[in-house]
Amino acid sequence: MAKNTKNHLLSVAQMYEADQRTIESGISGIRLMEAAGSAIAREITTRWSPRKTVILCGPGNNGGDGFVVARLLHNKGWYVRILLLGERDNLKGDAKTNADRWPFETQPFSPDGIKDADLIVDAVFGAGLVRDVDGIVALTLKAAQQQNVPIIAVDMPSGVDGDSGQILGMAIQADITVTFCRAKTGHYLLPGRTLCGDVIVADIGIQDPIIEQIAPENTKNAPAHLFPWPKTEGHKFDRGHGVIVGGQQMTGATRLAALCARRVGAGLITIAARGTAYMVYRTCEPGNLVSNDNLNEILADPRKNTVLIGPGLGIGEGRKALVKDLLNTDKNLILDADALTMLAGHNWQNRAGETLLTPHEGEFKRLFPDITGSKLERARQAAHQSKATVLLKGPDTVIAAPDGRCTINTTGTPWLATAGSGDSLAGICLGLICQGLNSYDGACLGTWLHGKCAETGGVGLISEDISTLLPEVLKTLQK
Ligand SMILES: NC(=O)C1=CN([C@@H]2O[C@H](COP(=O)(O)OP(=O)(O)OC[C@H]3O[C@@H](n4cnc5c(N)ncnc54)[C@H](OP(=O)(O)O)[C@@H]3O)[C@@H](O)[C@H]2O)[C@@H](O)CC1
Ligand SMILES: Nc1ncnc2c1ncn2[C@@H]1O[C@H](COP(=O)(O)OP(=O)(O)O)[C@@H](O)[C@H]1O
Ligand SMILES: [K+]
Repeated sequence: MAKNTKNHLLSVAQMYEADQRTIESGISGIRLMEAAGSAIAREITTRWSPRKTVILCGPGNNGGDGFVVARLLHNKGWYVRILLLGERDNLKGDAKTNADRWPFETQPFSPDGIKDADLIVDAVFGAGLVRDVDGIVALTLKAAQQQNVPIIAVDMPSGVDGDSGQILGMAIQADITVTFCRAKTGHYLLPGRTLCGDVIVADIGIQDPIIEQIAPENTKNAPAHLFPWPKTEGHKFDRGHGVIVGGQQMTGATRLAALCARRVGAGLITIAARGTAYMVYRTCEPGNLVSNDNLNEILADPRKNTVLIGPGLGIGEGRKALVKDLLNTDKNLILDADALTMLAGHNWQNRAGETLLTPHEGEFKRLFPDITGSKLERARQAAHQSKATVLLKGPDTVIAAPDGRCTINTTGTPWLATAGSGDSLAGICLGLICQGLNSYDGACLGTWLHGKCAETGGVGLISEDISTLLPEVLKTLQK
């Protein structure tokens, strides 16, 4: 059966490979470029009425797409001017063919060339951006931005790296970005995601089997189908028994996590607590189980399959030893917050149970100080090194598996940047993993649900709302 590859994200190299394989299969490059230009013209004409349009064409095939757009809009009666970077005589291949089909003059790049534009098409650089944008290109892009009219980016907003989403020198802010075949990772990693505006993925005739052969390792996070619906005949022990090592002072973190774990369907949640915190947990949410037994004794019950440690934990030698002991058990483990901080320099080994690490950027730097690169590549390397699933948090959360798979999450709102939100996420993951999801699926679904709660809650969201919003979000999932 054909695989669903719609949520796969391509790297720039994989996009070139897909183009190449398609051309080898008998669809010419010029046909692909025509399809690309048509898709852009279509997106423009369905959104805007005819108006003075300036198309900024670069020296490569991104510029070639721009020439196609110019011709198609002109044929529909639009007033179109082209500013071309470099000499027309220097264009090559499909870009030259399409420039030859444009019977009018082009003008050189200059800020003045933008002045009467009511709509701008950015066809300067796409996949072929290789160095910082500067000089006359930067000045012209800046003038385009200041014109304050709709900007449509071809493939990528010029200046954004298609793999990392990082800005090379400077980049333009688009209203919409039309890309081809599949989105690239740079469309969803920040700051690229913001600079793209709305991302539209157009079909230009590259067939699904070609994407299957390339087998991209990156996806856009779309895990709703993984939700473990309770079975008709099920009882609570079928739905997993999670354990949270309760914080001594920051008891709120543990309580938030426990509520979220139960809301996503965990059968039972036990909070392991000591000292005065034990009484706090005993007198709060009545659905939590609370134990002050030794952790080893608590975990002796094999039904207690998954442990979350970190939220509200604090730092100390005893707690560090506890974390290390847990790593030596066969329980599924979710390590968050202070538990991660205490593992800086750890010599990671394969574990019997599932392992999920949920660092934010600060914790990640402490845990993996030598790992550099794009957010995606850092998460991937960390997962490889730690032999664990790594959930690297932020507005563009990345989840990486030790086998090289990565997903970029796109749900959520900035209202999630609030104390206790990460604890809630860890709790959601606990609830899912204790029900039998592996750590990668649990992290993908947990992150997606957490973001959906924020979208559903809207403005004014605080972390206490997340567990309350979960039922509303779960109702939207199809069984
Ligand atoms: N069949 C296909 O392949 C299809 C491809 N399609 C389209 O092709 C696009 C990729 O085309 P591409 O490979 O020609 O790269 P592109 O983005 O035009 O840039 C290369 C040029 O820019 C230059 N340059 C780079 N950085 C620079 C800088 N900072 N400052 C100044 N110059 C800079 C670079 O110069 P060089 O490094 O060679 O000196 C080179 O001249 C892709 O995004 C999509 O839109 C679609 O039509 C679908 C079918
Ligand atoms: N600007 C943002 N947009 C969307 N999500 C965000 C943003 N900032 C943070 N988040 C999410 O909010 C959560 C914050 O977690 P964390 O930093 O551990 O906070 P805490 O420990 O205070 O709960 C993470 O899931 C993160 O991905
Ligand atoms: K572009």
